[in-house]
Amino acid sequence: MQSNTSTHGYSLQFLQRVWPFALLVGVLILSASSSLYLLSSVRSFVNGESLWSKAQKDAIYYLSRYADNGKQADLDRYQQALLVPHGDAQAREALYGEPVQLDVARHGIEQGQNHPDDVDGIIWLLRTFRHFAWVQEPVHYWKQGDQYLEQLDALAREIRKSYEAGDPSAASIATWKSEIDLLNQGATAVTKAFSDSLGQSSRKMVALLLVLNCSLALILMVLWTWHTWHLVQQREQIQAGLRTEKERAETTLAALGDAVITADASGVVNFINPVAIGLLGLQKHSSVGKSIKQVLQFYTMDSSFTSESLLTQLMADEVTVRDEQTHWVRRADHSIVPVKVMGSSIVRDGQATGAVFVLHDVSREQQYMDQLSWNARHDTLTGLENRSEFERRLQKLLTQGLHQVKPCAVLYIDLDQFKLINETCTHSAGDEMLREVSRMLQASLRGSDFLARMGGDEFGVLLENCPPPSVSAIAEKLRQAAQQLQVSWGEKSLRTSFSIGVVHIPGDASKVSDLLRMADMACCQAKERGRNKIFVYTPEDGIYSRYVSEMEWATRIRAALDEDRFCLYAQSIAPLQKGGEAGLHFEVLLRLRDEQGQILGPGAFIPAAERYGLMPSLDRWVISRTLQTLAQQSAGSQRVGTCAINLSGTSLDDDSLLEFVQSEMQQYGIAPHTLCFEITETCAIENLSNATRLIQALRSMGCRFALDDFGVGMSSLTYLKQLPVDYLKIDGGFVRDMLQDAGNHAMVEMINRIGHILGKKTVAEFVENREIAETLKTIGVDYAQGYAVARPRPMTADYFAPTHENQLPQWCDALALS
Ligand SMILES: Nc1nc2c(ncn2[C@@H]2O[C@H](COP(=O)(O)OP(=O)(O)OP(=O)(O)O)[C@@H](O)[C@H]2O)c(=O)[nH]1
Repeated sequence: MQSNTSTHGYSLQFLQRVWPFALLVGVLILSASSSLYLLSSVRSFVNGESLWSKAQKDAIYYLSRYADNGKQADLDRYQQALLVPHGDAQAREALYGEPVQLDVARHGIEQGQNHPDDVDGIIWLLRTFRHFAWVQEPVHYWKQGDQYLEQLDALAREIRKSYEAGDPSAASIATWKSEIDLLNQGATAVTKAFSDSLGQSSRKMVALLLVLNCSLALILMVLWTWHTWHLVQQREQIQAGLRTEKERAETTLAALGDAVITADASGVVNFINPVAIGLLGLQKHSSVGKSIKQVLQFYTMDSSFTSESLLTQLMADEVTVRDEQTHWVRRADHSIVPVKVMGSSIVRDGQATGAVFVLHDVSREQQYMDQLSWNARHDTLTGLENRSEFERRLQKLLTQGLHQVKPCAVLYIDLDQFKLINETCTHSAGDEMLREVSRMLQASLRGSDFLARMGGDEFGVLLENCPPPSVSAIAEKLRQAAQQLQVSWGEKSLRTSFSIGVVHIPGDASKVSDLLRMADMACCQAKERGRNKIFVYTPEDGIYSRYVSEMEWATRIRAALDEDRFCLYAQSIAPLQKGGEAGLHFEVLLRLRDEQGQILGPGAFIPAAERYGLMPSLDRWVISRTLQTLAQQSAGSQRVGTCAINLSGTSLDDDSLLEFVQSEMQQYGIAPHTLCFEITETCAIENLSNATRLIQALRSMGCRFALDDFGVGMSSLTYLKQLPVDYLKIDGGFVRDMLQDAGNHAMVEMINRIGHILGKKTVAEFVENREIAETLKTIGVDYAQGYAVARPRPMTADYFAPTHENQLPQWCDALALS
């Protein structure tokens, strides 16, 4: 069907191109044959005229002889001669008379001794051009000539009559002869004129036909030239269009990111784009003309998959072959490249005449996939395997039961105080430390040990076939190596230490999560025991049950928050020095009313809340409830001088805490200067930059800040200058037995002095008797908090009432005034 349509199209195009030439040739043939016919007719007419003229002469001659001798034979010859002009005259009358009598005319012309083949031409000429001067003029002389013949014939009749009547006189004969002479002269002149005119007409005709034919030829030549020029133009345009198309196609193919090779049906390469040249590592243009087998070689296990088989497949029946599989092609330098292959046959007139091969280089994708798969298994910072890979490896060990036949262990390593490096020397320094630690760990372990970064500053080591003494030796080696590790960071030298949790994998262990939890708990124990320690997990330690208990506690804390079973207590603080701030000073303390209504102190639930990330919620609850309680106090209540609220370390990382405190203060209309937030000294140092930022922000609002449990970490003195706090709360551990322990006494004195030097007020905790308070007063401590001053009491409206039992002991006032 398609081929019919295209044949029809081609015929149409052929006709469109050829018809002007056919027309041209037709016109030329018509013109030539018309001219020839006209000339032939003219020639016949001229011939007829000469016959006519000869017959006329003959008639005159024989009449002249007859006039001389009166012989019948001459009269007959005269009459015979006269038949020609008579026939001609008859034909003329039949043609120019009305109606036209063609048969009579034909007969007359034939009688004029014209060849029968010329008859039609003469008739056509006389009739067709009867109005033309070149015909009218000869005809005019012809008619004149006929008039002479009529006169001659009349003379002939007279001569005949005379001879029939007897011999005429010589005078009559002489008269006749002179009459014949006269007629001869007249007829000769007319005949000459007829002949001349006809000759002129025929010459004119020849000239005219020449001009006509030349003009026609010229016109046709011009037309032909124009048409040919037009065709050439069209051809040029088509060729230019084809060239443009070809260039466009080649540019497109060249610009394609994929390699393209085309081959003809016999497998000879006839096009190859630059990407293909680059991909296959070929010489430019060297591949065109080579066989596809030479140019495109697949490197595959499946020997049936070749460029030739692909070509055969495309030539046979399939128009397109798209293979989603990745194949490998061999480059000229024998290296291989992964590609996706697409083949397409080139079809012309329903026949496959070649094929296009498109190769999509998937090395990038392959690399990307490899990278993704690597990333899924590794930690990008250190290049070590990640937690999930560690778990997979441990699971494999448990599944294979290796731990049942050979001693195996897990080490859980956590860097000590790593946050400090981040905060004091930037995150990049932290990163560098992690990389160095990774290198050091790798270098210190045996080749068979498996090391992974578990996340943050935690690393895991899986020791296979490692008896407990070797495990301890390795752990100790690592601990010591960490201590010796020094990482240069600009001017600084960064140092660290490891807390290492060890779990000897028991033979009955089956769960990865249990083992990792045990290792983590062991590591926490190492931290709790002062860091830079190794703690080996044993079931007898009870840390696992503690862990389970903390998990239960986390659930109970969430339930208590939901059921509003937390409550606030307040413990009053007494000024010890003269001129101390007026008003009620107290610290807010959190308590939990358990399911049985029993009030529990923070020691029961805070560790679990810290481990399970519940502290920020508890802090917010405390802030909100405290501010609400303060707002509810009546005008008669005691004036609040300082309300101290504890903040946990995790809240320091809570970016939205500041906003929360602001909105709560606004909601309850609490003056900022009444609030003093307490953070423990260790929390503040561990989160130095966050702590500093939060302290500055809250102080700028008017709130105050206290460092709680101050003095526990002596390194904190270094950072004290950076922390813009208002109060130092001397750790109760120094205060409680300062009367018995001179060292603690000295510590209290020193902290108080340093605090005062730095412009901070001091508060002593754990003041359990009057004597301690008096000693503190002597030392210069500003405030005292403890059972001797006041026990914590529920922070209800009663607490604020100006009642007797709410007053501080009288000795406190006396002491302050002394
Ligand atoms: N530079 C850097 N820091 C990280 C990266 N991942 C986690 N951290 C930080 O590592 C710190 C881990 O802190 P913790 O282990 O909780 O605390 P620590 O300061 O090491 O204190 P202890 O573990 O109690 O001795 C956090 O401050 C994280 O923000 C990391 O890839 N690069």
